[in-house]
Amino acid sequence: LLKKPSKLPPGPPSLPIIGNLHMLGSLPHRALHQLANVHGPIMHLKLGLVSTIVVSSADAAKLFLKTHDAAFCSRPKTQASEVMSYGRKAMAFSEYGPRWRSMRKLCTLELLTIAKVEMFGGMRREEVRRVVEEIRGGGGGEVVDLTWKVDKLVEDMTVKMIFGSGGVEFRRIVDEALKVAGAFNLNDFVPFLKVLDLQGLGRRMKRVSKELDALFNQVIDQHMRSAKENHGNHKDFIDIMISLMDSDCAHDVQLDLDTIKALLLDLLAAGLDSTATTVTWAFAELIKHPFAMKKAQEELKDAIGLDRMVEEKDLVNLEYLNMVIKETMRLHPVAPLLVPRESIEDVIVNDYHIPKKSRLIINAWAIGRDPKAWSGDPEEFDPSRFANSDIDLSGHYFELIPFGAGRRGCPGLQMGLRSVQLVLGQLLHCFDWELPDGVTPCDLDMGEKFGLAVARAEHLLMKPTYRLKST
Ligand code: HEM
Repeated sequence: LLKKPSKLPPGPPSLPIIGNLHMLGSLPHRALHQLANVHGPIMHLKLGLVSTIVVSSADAAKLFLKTHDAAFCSRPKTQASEVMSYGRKAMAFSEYGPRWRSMRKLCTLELLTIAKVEMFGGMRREEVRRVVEEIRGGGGGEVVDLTWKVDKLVEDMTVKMIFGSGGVEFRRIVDEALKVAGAFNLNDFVPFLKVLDLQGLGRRMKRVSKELDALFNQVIDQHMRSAKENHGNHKDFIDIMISLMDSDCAHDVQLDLDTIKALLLDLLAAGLDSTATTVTWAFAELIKHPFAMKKAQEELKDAIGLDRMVEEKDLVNLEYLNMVIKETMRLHPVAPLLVPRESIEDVIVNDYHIPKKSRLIINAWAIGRDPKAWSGDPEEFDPSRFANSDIDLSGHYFELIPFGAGRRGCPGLQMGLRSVQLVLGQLLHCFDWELPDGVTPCDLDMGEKFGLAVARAEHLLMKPTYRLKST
Protein backbone atom coordinates (compact mmCIF):
# COMPACT_ATOMS: atom_id res chain seq x y z
CA LEU A 1 0.00 0.00 0.00
CA LEU A 2 1.04 3.58 -0.49
CA LYS A 3 2.43 5.31 2.57
CA LYS A 4 -0.19 7.23 4.49
CA PRO A 5 0.25 11.02 4.44
CA SER A 6 1.97 12.23 7.63
CA LYS A 7 -0.76 14.78 8.46
CA LEU A 8 -3.98 12.82 8.59
CA PRO A 9 -7.27 14.68 8.14
CA PRO A 10 -9.99 13.73 10.60
CA GLY A 11 -11.43 10.30 9.72
CA PRO A 12 -9.77 7.81 7.42
CA PRO A 13 -7.51 9.48 4.83
CA SER A 14 -7.98 9.22 1.08
CA LEU A 15 -5.38 7.40 -0.96
CA PRO A 16 -2.95 9.99 -2.36
CA ILE A 17 -3.23 10.49 -6.12
CA ILE A 18 -0.13 9.29 -7.97
CA GLY A 19 -1.06 9.44 -11.64
CA ASN A 20 -3.37 10.70 -14.38
CA LEU A 21 -4.80 9.89 -17.81
CA HIS A 22 -1.62 10.78 -19.75
CA MET A 23 0.29 7.97 -18.08
CA LEU A 24 -1.76 5.16 -19.60
CA GLY A 25 -0.33 5.08 -23.15
CA SER A 26 -1.54 2.67 -25.81
CA LEU A 27 -1.19 -0.46 -23.65
CA PRO A 28 -2.62 0.68 -20.27
CA HIS A 29 -2.16 -2.71 -18.53
CA ARG A 30 1.63 -2.46 -19.10
CA ALA A 31 1.85 1.20 -18.08
CA LEU A 32 -0.15 0.51 -14.91
CA HIS A 33 2.03 -2.50 -14.11
CA GLN A 34 5.14 -0.30 -14.28
CA LEU A 35 3.51 2.31 -12.07
CA ALA A 36 2.55 -0.40 -9.55
CA ASN A 37 6.17 -1.60 -9.43
CA VAL A 38 7.03 1.86 -8.11
CA HIS A 39 3.93 2.80 -6.07
CA GLY A 40 2.60 -0.54 -4.85
CA PRO A 41 -0.36 -2.85 -5.51
CA ILE A 42 -3.12 -0.36 -4.59
CA MET A 43 -2.88 3.00 -6.37
CA HIS A 44 -5.11 6.02 -6.72
CA LEU A 45 -5.10 7.71 -10.13
CA LYS A 46 -7.12 10.64 -11.33
CA LEU A 47 -8.18 9.65 -14.85
CA GLY A 48 -9.65 12.85 -16.23
CA LEU A 49 -12.26 13.68 -13.61
CA VAL A 50 -12.62 10.08 -12.45
CA SER A 51 -11.04 8.84 -9.22
CA THR A 52 -9.70 5.41 -10.05
CA ILE A 53 -8.27 2.73 -7.78
CA VAL A 54 -5.89 0.34 -9.57
CA VAL A 55 -5.20 -3.04 -8.02
CA SER A 56 -2.14 -5.07 -9.08
CA SER A 57 -1.53 -7.97 -6.68
CA ALA A 58 -3.35 -11.16 -5.77
CA ASP A 59 -3.74 -10.14 -2.10
CA ALA A 60 -5.12 -6.73 -3.00
CA ALA A 61 -7.49 -8.29 -5.58
CA LYS A 62 -8.85 -10.58 -2.87
CA LEU A 63 -9.44 -7.55 -0.66
CA PHE A 64 -11.49 -5.75 -3.32
CA LEU A 65 -13.18 -8.70 -5.08
CA LYS A 66 -13.92 -10.82 -2.00
CA THR A 67 -13.82 -8.83 1.26
CA HIS A 68 -15.33 -5.67 -0.31
CA ASP A 69 -16.97 -7.23 -3.38
CA ALA A 70 -20.43 -6.04 -2.28
CA ALA A 71 -19.25 -2.41 -2.34
CA PHE A 72 -17.42 -2.61 -5.71
CA CYS A 73 -20.05 -4.53 -7.67
CA SER A 74 -21.38 -1.87 -10.03
CA ARG A 75 -20.17 -0.80 -13.47
CA PRO A 76 -19.46 2.83 -14.41
CA LYS A 77 -21.81 4.54 -16.81
CA THR A 78 -19.95 4.88 -20.13
CA GLN A 79 -20.98 6.45 -23.39
CA ALA A 80 -20.81 3.04 -25.12
CA SER A 81 -23.04 1.36 -22.54
CA GLU A 82 -25.62 4.12 -22.81
CA VAL A 83 -25.66 4.52 -26.58
CA MET A 84 -25.19 0.91 -27.62
CA SER A 85 -26.70 -1.09 -24.77
CA TYR A 86 -30.23 0.31 -24.98
CA GLY A 87 -29.71 2.52 -21.93
CA ARG A 88 -27.83 -0.21 -20.01
CA LYS A 89 -30.73 -2.64 -20.18
CA ALA A 90 -28.66 -5.83 -20.27
CA MET A 91 -26.07 -7.13 -17.81
CA ALA A 92 -22.36 -6.71 -18.52
CA PHE A 93 -22.33 -2.89 -18.42
CA SER A 94 -25.30 -2.34 -16.09
CA GLU A 95 -25.25 -0.74 -12.69
CA TYR A 96 -25.72 -3.03 -9.70
CA GLY A 97 -29.28 -3.36 -8.44
CA PRO A 98 -32.40 -5.53 -8.60
CA ARG A 99 -32.56 -5.35 -12.39
CA TRP A 100 -28.95 -6.50 -12.84
CA ARG A 101 -29.53 -9.32 -10.30
CA SER A 102 -32.57 -10.55 -12.25
CA MET A 103 -30.74 -10.34 -15.58
CA ARG A 104 -27.78 -12.22 -14.14
CA LYS A 105 -30.13 -14.91 -12.78
CA LEU A 106 -31.81 -15.21 -16.16
CA CYS A 107 -28.44 -15.63 -17.90
CA THR A 108 -27.01 -18.14 -15.47
CA LEU A 109 -30.20 -20.21 -15.12
CA GLU A 110 -31.50 -20.12 -18.70
CA LEU A 111 -28.66 -19.40 -21.15
CA LEU A 112 -25.21 -20.17 -19.76
CA THR A 113 -25.96 -23.37 -17.84
CA ILE A 114 -23.94 -26.57 -18.10
CA ALA A 115 -26.96 -28.13 -19.85
CA LYS A 116 -26.77 -25.43 -22.55
CA VAL A 117 -22.99 -25.92 -22.86
CA GLU A 118 -23.75 -29.60 -23.57
CA MET A 119 -26.67 -28.76 -25.87
CA PHE A 120 -24.34 -26.91 -28.27
CA GLY A 121 -21.72 -29.72 -28.19
CA GLY A 122 -22.87 -31.23 -31.52
CA MET A 123 -22.67 -27.85 -33.26
CA ARG A 124 -19.15 -27.18 -31.90
CA ARG A 125 -18.06 -30.66 -33.01
CA GLU A 126 -19.27 -30.08 -36.59
CA GLU A 127 -17.81 -26.58 -36.88
CA VAL A 128 -14.36 -27.60 -35.60
CA ARG A 129 -14.28 -30.68 -37.85
CA ARG A 130 -15.22 -28.54 -40.86
CA VAL A 131 -12.25 -26.24 -40.21
CA VAL A 132 -9.89 -29.21 -39.74
CA GLU A 133 -11.01 -30.49 -43.17
CA GLU A 134 -10.59 -27.02 -44.68
CA ILE A 135 -7.01 -26.76 -43.39
CA ARG A 136 -6.28 -30.31 -44.47
CA GLY A 137 -7.74 -29.56 -47.91
CA GLY A 138 -4.95 -27.03 -48.38
CA GLY A 139 -2.86 -30.11 -49.21
CA GLY A 140 -0.23 -29.60 -46.52
CA GLY A 141 2.89 -27.50 -46.75
CA GLU A 142 0.86 -24.35 -47.39
CA VAL A 143 0.99 -21.44 -44.98
CA VAL A 144 -2.29 -20.88 -43.11
CA ASP A 145 -3.36 -17.63 -41.40
CA LEU A 146 -4.18 -19.34 -38.11
CA THR A 147 -5.44 -16.13 -36.46
CA TRP A 148 -7.99 -15.65 -39.21
CA LYS A 149 -9.03 -19.34 -39.21
CA VAL A 150 -9.55 -19.44 -35.43
CA ASP A 151 -11.36 -16.05 -35.40
CA LYS A 152 -13.70 -17.24 -38.12
CA LEU A 153 -14.30 -20.61 -36.46
CA VAL A 154 -15.15 -19.07 -33.07
CA GLU A 155 -17.32 -16.48 -34.79
CA ASP A 156 -19.28 -19.20 -36.58
CA MET A 157 -19.72 -21.17 -33.34
CA THR A 158 -20.81 -18.10 -31.34
CA VAL A 159 -23.17 -16.86 -34.02
CA LYS A 160 -24.79 -20.31 -34.40
CA MET A 161 -25.24 -20.50 -30.63
CA ILE A 162 -26.84 -17.06 -30.40
CA PHE A 163 -28.57 -16.51 -33.75
CA GLY A 164 -28.64 -19.87 -35.50
CA SER A 165 -26.92 -18.34 -38.56
CA GLY A 166 -24.91 -15.26 -39.52
CA GLY A 167 -23.53 -13.49 -42.59
CA VAL A 168 -20.76 -11.24 -43.89
CA GLU A 169 -22.68 -8.03 -43.21
CA PHE A 170 -23.18 -9.15 -39.63
CA ARG A 171 -19.43 -9.49 -39.04
CA ARG A 172 -18.69 -6.00 -40.34
CA ILE A 173 -21.25 -4.39 -38.04
CA VAL A 174 -20.26 -6.39 -34.96
CA ASP A 175 -16.55 -5.70 -35.58
CA GLU A 176 -17.22 -1.97 -35.67
CA ALA A 177 -19.38 -2.23 -32.52
CA LEU A 178 -16.61 -4.05 -30.64
CA LYS A 179 -14.01 -1.57 -31.88
CA VAL A 180 -15.87 1.50 -30.64
CA ALA A 181 -16.94 -0.18 -27.38
CA GLY A 182 -13.35 -1.29 -26.67
CA ALA A 183 -11.66 2.04 -27.49
CA PHE A 184 -10.32 4.22 -24.69
CA ASN A 185 -12.99 6.94 -24.77
CA LEU A 186 -11.98 10.39 -23.47
CA ASN A 187 -15.67 11.32 -23.16
CA ASP A 188 -15.98 8.84 -20.27
CA PHE A 189 -13.25 10.53 -18.24
CA VAL A 190 -13.80 14.19 -19.11
CA PRO A 191 -17.58 14.36 -19.62
CA PHE A 192 -17.65 18.01 -20.71
CA LEU A 193 -15.62 16.97 -23.80
CA LYS A 194 -18.57 14.83 -24.90
CA VAL A 195 -20.09 17.65 -26.96
CA LEU A 196 -16.84 18.01 -28.94
CA ASP A 197 -16.49 14.24 -29.43
CA LEU A 198 -12.79 14.74 -30.23
CA GLN A 199 -12.16 11.07 -31.13
CA GLY A 200 -15.36 10.81 -33.16
CA LEU A 201 -16.38 7.78 -31.12
CA GLY A 202 -19.78 9.16 -30.15
CA ARG A 203 -20.75 9.57 -33.81
CA ARG A 204 -19.49 6.09 -34.68
CA MET A 205 -21.42 4.59 -31.76
CA LYS A 206 -24.67 6.16 -32.88
CA ARG A 207 -24.15 4.96 -36.45
CA VAL A 208 -23.25 1.40 -35.53
CA SER A 209 -25.98 1.04 -32.92
CA LYS A 210 -28.55 2.01 -35.57
CA GLU A 211 -27.17 -0.67 -37.91
CA LEU A 212 -27.03 -3.25 -35.12
CA ASP A 213 -30.58 -2.46 -34.09
CA ALA A 214 -31.84 -3.05 -37.65
CA LEU A 215 -29.94 -6.33 -37.82
CA PHE A 216 -31.20 -7.53 -34.43
CA ASN A 217 -34.79 -6.60 -35.41
CA GLN A 218 -34.44 -8.65 -38.58
CA VAL A 219 -33.15 -11.82 -36.87
CA ILE A 220 -35.57 -11.59 -33.94
CA ASP A 221 -38.42 -11.14 -36.38
CA GLN A 222 -37.35 -14.25 -38.33
CA HIS A 223 -37.14 -16.22 -35.07
CA MET A 224 -40.57 -15.05 -33.94
CA ARG A 225 -42.12 -16.15 -37.20
CA SER A 226 -40.62 -19.63 -36.96
CA ALA A 227 -41.20 -19.94 -33.18
CA LYS A 228 -44.61 -21.59 -33.66
CA GLU A 229 -43.17 -24.29 -35.93
CA ASN A 230 -40.39 -25.07 -33.43
CA HIS A 231 -42.88 -26.52 -30.91
CA GLY A 232 -40.68 -25.54 -27.96
CA ASN A 233 -37.58 -27.00 -29.61
CA HIS A 234 -35.02 -24.24 -28.99
CA LYS A 235 -32.16 -24.09 -31.45
CA ASP A 236 -30.35 -20.97 -30.23
CA PHE A 237 -30.31 -18.24 -27.56
CA ILE A 238 -32.85 -16.08 -29.40
CA ASP A 239 -35.34 -18.98 -29.41
CA ILE A 240 -34.84 -19.37 -25.66
CA MET A 241 -35.28 -15.65 -25.00
CA ILE A 242 -38.41 -15.44 -27.14
CA SER A 243 -39.93 -18.36 -25.23
CA LEU A 244 -39.20 -16.51 -21.97
CA MET A 245 -40.97 -13.33 -23.15
CA ASP A 246 -44.38 -14.76 -22.30
CA SER A 247 -43.33 -17.20 -19.62
CA ASP A 248 -43.80 -16.89 -15.85
CA CYS A 249 -40.23 -17.92 -15.11
CA ALA A 250 -38.31 -14.98 -16.59
CA HIS A 251 -36.74 -14.34 -13.17
CA ASP A 252 -38.52 -11.01 -12.54
CA VAL A 253 -37.21 -9.50 -15.79
CA GLN A 254 -39.57 -7.81 -18.19
CA LEU A 255 -37.99 -9.43 -21.22
CA ASP A 256 -39.00 -6.85 -23.81
CA LEU A 257 -37.51 -6.43 -27.26
CA ASP A 258 -34.90 -3.85 -26.20
CA THR A 259 -33.73 -6.06 -23.33
CA ILE A 260 -33.28 -9.01 -25.68
CA LYS A 261 -31.31 -6.85 -28.12
CA ALA A 262 -29.11 -5.44 -25.33
CA LEU A 263 -28.45 -8.96 -24.08
CA LEU A 264 -27.56 -10.14 -27.57
CA LEU A 265 -24.91 -7.44 -27.78
CA ASP A 266 -23.56 -8.41 -24.32
CA LEU A 267 -23.23 -12.04 -25.33
CA LEU A 268 -21.57 -11.20 -28.64
CA ALA A 269 -19.16 -8.69 -27.09
CA ALA A 270 -18.24 -11.09 -24.29
CA GLY A 271 -18.08 -14.32 -26.24
CA LEU A 272 -16.62 -13.54 -29.67
CA ASP A 273 -13.07 -12.28 -29.28
CA SER A 274 -12.28 -13.71 -25.82
CA THR A 275 -12.23 -17.33 -26.92
CA ALA A 276 -10.42 -16.89 -30.25
CA THR A 277 -7.80 -14.59 -28.73
CA THR A 278 -6.96 -17.11 -25.99
CA VAL A 279 -6.48 -19.89 -28.56
CA THR A 280 -4.09 -17.84 -30.73
CA TRP A 281 -2.04 -16.71 -27.72
CA ALA A 282 -1.73 -20.36 -26.66
CA PHE A 283 -0.51 -21.35 -30.14
CA ALA A 284 2.06 -18.55 -30.19
CA GLU A 285 3.44 -19.59 -26.79
CA LEU A 286 3.55 -23.26 -27.80
CA ILE A 287 5.47 -22.42 -30.97
CA LYS A 288 7.95 -20.45 -28.87
CA HIS A 289 8.21 -23.39 -26.44
CA PRO A 290 8.55 -26.58 -28.57
CA PHE A 291 8.96 -28.75 -25.47
CA ALA A 292 5.50 -27.74 -24.23
CA MET A 293 4.03 -28.22 -27.74
CA LYS A 294 5.49 -31.74 -27.91
CA LYS A 295 4.21 -32.58 -24.45
CA ALA A 296 0.67 -31.39 -25.25
CA GLN A 297 0.63 -33.40 -28.50
CA GLU A 298 2.00 -36.52 -26.82
CA GLU A 299 -0.69 -36.31 -24.18
CA LEU A 300 -3.33 -36.11 -26.94
CA LYS A 301 -1.78 -39.07 -28.75
CA ASP A 302 -1.64 -41.18 -25.56
CA ALA A 303 -5.16 -40.29 -24.40
CA ILE A 304 -6.95 -40.49 -27.76
CA GLY A 305 -4.68 -42.22 -30.28
CA LEU A 306 -4.02 -41.06 -33.83
CA ASP A 307 -7.03 -42.92 -35.26
CA ARG A 308 -9.68 -40.40 -34.33
CA MET A 309 -10.30 -36.73 -33.56
CA VAL A 310 -10.82 -35.19 -30.10
CA GLU A 311 -14.32 -35.45 -28.62
CA GLU A 312 -15.54 -33.19 -25.81
CA LYS A 313 -15.68 -36.17 -23.44
CA ASP A 314 -11.87 -36.47 -23.81
CA LEU A 315 -11.22 -32.96 -22.52
CA VAL A 316 -11.32 -33.82 -18.79
CA ASN A 317 -8.47 -36.31 -19.30
CA LEU A 318 -6.16 -33.77 -20.94
CA GLU A 319 -4.38 -32.49 -17.86
CA TYR A 320 -1.44 -30.90 -19.65
CA LEU A 321 -3.67 -29.17 -22.23
CA ASN A 322 -5.59 -27.63 -19.35
CA MET A 323 -2.31 -26.49 -17.78
CA VAL A 324 -1.35 -24.87 -21.11
CA ILE A 325 -4.66 -22.98 -21.10
CA LYS A 326 -4.19 -21.74 -17.51
CA GLU A 327 -0.63 -20.66 -18.27
CA THR A 328 -1.78 -18.83 -21.41
CA MET A 329 -4.51 -17.04 -19.46
CA ARG A 330 -2.03 -16.14 -16.71
CA LEU A 331 0.31 -14.36 -19.14
CA HIS A 332 -2.28 -13.20 -21.68
CA PRO A 333 -5.62 -12.59 -19.95
CA VAL A 334 -7.82 -11.41 -22.85
CA ALA A 335 -9.30 -8.67 -20.68
CA PRO A 336 -6.09 -7.60 -18.88
CA LEU A 337 -7.91 -4.95 -16.84
CA LEU A 338 -11.07 -7.11 -16.53
CA VAL A 339 -14.19 -4.93 -16.93
CA PRO A 340 -14.15 -1.74 -14.81
CA ARG A 341 -16.17 -1.68 -11.60
CA GLU A 342 -17.61 1.19 -9.60
CA SER A 343 -18.20 1.47 -5.83
CA ILE A 344 -21.82 1.85 -4.74
CA GLU A 345 -21.00 3.30 -1.30
CA ASP A 346 -18.17 4.86 0.70
CA VAL A 347 -15.76 2.14 1.83
CA ILE A 348 -12.76 1.95 4.15
CA VAL A 349 -10.10 -0.35 2.70
CA ASN A 350 -6.88 -0.86 4.70
CA ASP A 351 -7.64 2.30 6.67
CA TYR A 352 -8.12 4.41 3.54
CA HIS A 353 -11.39 6.07 2.66
CA ILE A 354 -12.61 5.26 -0.87
CA PRO A 355 -15.63 7.38 -1.80
CA LYS A 356 -18.79 6.15 -3.49
CA LYS A 357 -18.62 6.12 -7.33
CA SER A 358 -14.85 5.52 -7.42
CA ARG A 359 -13.75 3.44 -10.35
CA LEU A 360 -11.94 0.15 -9.73
CA ILE A 361 -9.51 -1.34 -12.23
CA ILE A 362 -8.10 -4.79 -11.51
CA ASN A 363 -4.89 -5.39 -13.43
CA ALA A 364 -5.18 -9.17 -14.00
CA TRP A 365 -2.21 -8.94 -16.38
CA ALA A 366 0.03 -7.59 -13.59
CA ILE A 367 -1.38 -10.08 -11.07
CA GLY A 368 -0.37 -12.94 -13.38
CA ARG A 369 3.21 -11.64 -13.05
CA ASP A 370 3.13 -10.93 -9.31
CA PRO A 371 6.44 -12.40 -8.02
CA LYS A 372 4.86 -12.87 -4.59
CA ALA A 373 2.20 -15.15 -6.09
CA TRP A 374 4.24 -17.02 -8.73
CA SER A 375 7.46 -18.90 -8.08
CA GLY A 376 10.41 -19.07 -10.51
CA ASP A 377 10.37 -16.52 -13.32
CA PRO A 378 6.77 -15.26 -13.58
CA GLU A 379 7.48 -13.95 -17.13
CA GLU A 380 8.38 -17.44 -18.35
CA PHE A 381 5.71 -19.58 -20.08
CA ASP A 382 5.81 -22.83 -18.12
CA PRO A 383 2.56 -24.85 -17.96
CA SER A 384 4.14 -27.33 -15.55
CA ARG A 385 3.92 -24.69 -12.79
CA PHE A 386 0.30 -25.90 -12.45
CA ALA A 387 1.31 -29.55 -11.87
CA ASN A 388 0.11 -30.65 -8.39
CA SER A 389 -1.49 -27.22 -7.90
CA ASP A 390 -5.12 -26.61 -6.92
CA ILE A 391 -5.25 -23.25 -8.71
CA ASP A 392 -8.14 -23.12 -11.14
CA LEU A 393 -9.90 -20.45 -13.20
CA SER A 394 -13.06 -20.23 -11.08
CA GLY A 395 -12.18 -16.88 -9.48
CA HIS A 396 -11.44 -18.40 -6.07
CA TYR A 397 -7.67 -18.16 -6.57
CA PHE A 398 -6.89 -14.48 -6.85
CA GLU A 399 -3.49 -14.98 -8.47
CA LEU A 400 -5.28 -16.25 -11.60
CA ILE A 401 -8.44 -14.29 -12.47
CA PRO A 402 -8.75 -14.03 -16.27
CA PHE A 403 -12.54 -14.53 -15.85
CA GLY A 404 -12.74 -12.01 -12.98
CA ALA A 405 -14.18 -12.95 -9.59
CA GLY A 406 -16.99 -12.21 -7.19
CA ARG A 407 -20.48 -11.04 -8.06
CA ARG A 408 -19.49 -9.67 -11.49
CA GLY A 409 -17.22 -12.60 -12.42
CA CYS A 410 -17.76 -14.07 -15.89
CA PRO A 411 -20.98 -16.13 -16.13
CA GLY A 412 -19.79 -17.57 -19.48
CA LEU A 413 -16.73 -19.31 -18.02
CA GLN A 414 -17.89 -22.86 -18.77
CA MET A 415 -19.06 -21.95 -22.26
CA GLY A 416 -15.85 -20.06 -23.09
CA LEU A 417 -13.51 -22.61 -21.58
CA ARG A 418 -15.15 -25.53 -23.37
CA SER A 419 -14.65 -23.82 -26.74
CA VAL A 420 -11.02 -22.92 -25.97
CA GLN A 421 -10.26 -26.52 -24.91
CA LEU A 422 -11.93 -28.07 -27.94
CA VAL A 423 -10.50 -25.74 -30.60
CA LEU A 424 -6.96 -25.77 -29.19
CA GLY A 425 -7.01 -29.52 -28.45
CA GLN A 426 -8.39 -30.45 -31.88
CA LEU A 427 -5.94 -28.31 -33.86
CA LEU A 428 -2.98 -29.61 -31.85
CA HIS A 429 -4.15 -33.20 -32.22
CA CYS A 430 -4.90 -33.12 -35.95
CA PHE A 431 -1.80 -31.21 -37.14
CA ASP A 432 1.88 -30.65 -36.51
CA TRP A 433 2.57 -26.93 -36.75
CA GLU A 434 5.67 -25.12 -38.01
CA LEU A 435 6.49 -21.51 -38.74
CA PRO A 436 6.84 -20.50 -42.41
CA ASP A 437 10.28 -21.07 -44.00
CA GLY A 438 12.91 -18.68 -42.72
CA VAL A 439 10.98 -17.70 -39.55
CA THR A 440 12.29 -18.96 -36.21
CA PRO A 441 10.39 -19.01 -32.89
CA CYS A 442 12.65 -16.17 -31.69
CA ASP A 443 11.39 -14.02 -34.61
CA LEU A 444 7.77 -14.47 -33.56
CA ASP A 445 6.36 -11.07 -32.62
CA MET A 446 4.43 -11.20 -29.33
CA GLY A 447 3.21 -7.57 -29.55
CA GLU A 448 -0.30 -6.72 -28.41
CA LYS A 449 -3.20 -4.70 -29.78
CA PHE A 450 -5.44 -3.06 -27.13
CA GLY A 451 -9.21 -3.40 -27.43
CA LEU A 452 -12.18 -5.08 -25.76
CA ALA A 453 -9.93 -8.16 -25.92
CA VAL A 454 -6.17 -7.72 -26.13
CA ALA A 455 -5.17 -9.76 -29.16
CA ARG A 456 -1.83 -10.38 -30.86
CA ALA A 457 -0.81 -7.39 -32.97
CA GLU A 458 0.39 -9.65 -35.81
CA HIS A 459 -1.53 -12.53 -37.37
CA LEU A 460 -0.05 -15.95 -36.69
CA LEU A 461 1.03 -17.61 -39.93
CA MET A 462 1.75 -21.35 -39.65
CA LYS A 463 2.42 -24.42 -41.79
CA PRO A 464 0.28 -27.42 -40.78
CA THR A 465 0.96 -31.11 -41.53
CA TYR A 466 -1.91 -33.54 -40.97
CA ARG A 467 -1.05 -35.89 -38.13
CA LEU A 468 -3.89 -38.42 -37.84
CA LYS A 469 -3.90 -41.85 -39.50
CA SER A 470 -7.54 -42.10 -40.54
CA THR A 471 -9.95 -39.56 -42.05
C1 HEM B 1 -12.18 -17.25 -22.86
C2 HEM B 1 -13.39 -16.77 -22.70
C3 HEM B 1 -13.82 -15.66 -21.76
C4 HEM B 1 -13.08 -14.85 -20.93
C5 HEM B 1 -11.58 -14.86 -20.70
C6 HEM B 1 -14.01 -13.95 -20.26
C7 HEM B 1 -13.65 -12.97 -19.34
C8 HEM B 1 -14.54 -12.14 -18.69
C9 HEM B 1 -14.16 -11.13 -17.72
C10 HEM B 1 -12.75 -10.80 -17.29
C11 HEM B 1 -15.30 -10.51 -17.28
C12 HEM B 1 -15.40 -9.39 -16.23
C13 HEM B 1 -15.38 -10.02 -14.86
C14 HEM B 1 -15.35 -9.10 -13.68
O1 HEM B 1 -15.71 -7.91 -13.78
O2 HEM B 1 -14.95 -9.59 -12.60
C15 HEM B 1 -16.41 -11.13 -17.98
C16 HEM B 1 -17.72 -10.78 -17.81
C17 HEM B 1 -18.75 -11.31 -18.54
N1 HEM B 1 -18.67 -12.36 -19.45
FE1 HEM B 1 -17.00 -13.37 -19.96
N2 HEM B 1 -15.27 -14.23 -20.71
C18 HEM B 1 -15.21 -15.26 -21.62
C19 HEM B 1 -16.25 -15.84 -22.29
C20 HEM B 1 -17.57 -15.48 -22.16
C21 HEM B 1 -18.66 -16.08 -22.88
C22 HEM B 1 -18.53 -17.22 -23.89
C23 HEM B 1 -19.80 -15.42 -22.49
C24 HEM B 1 -21.22 -15.63 -22.94
C25 HEM B 1 -21.58 -16.04 -24.14
C26 HEM B 1 -19.41 -14.41 -21.51
C27 HEM B 1 -20.28 -13.55 -20.88
C28 HEM B 1 -19.92 -12.58 -19.96
C29 HEM B 1 -20.86 -11.62 -19.38
C30 HEM B 1 -22.37 -11.51 -19.69
C31 HEM B 1 -20.13 -10.83 -18.47
C32 HEM B 1 -20.65 -9.69 -17.59
C33 HEM B 1 -21.02 -10.19 -16.21
C34 HEM B 1 -21.55 -9.10 -15.31
O3 HEM B 1 -21.21 -7.94 -15.44
O4 HEM B 1 -22.35 -9.44 -14.41
N3 HEM B 1 -18.05 -14.49 -21.34
N4 HEM B 1 -15.92 -12.12 -18.82
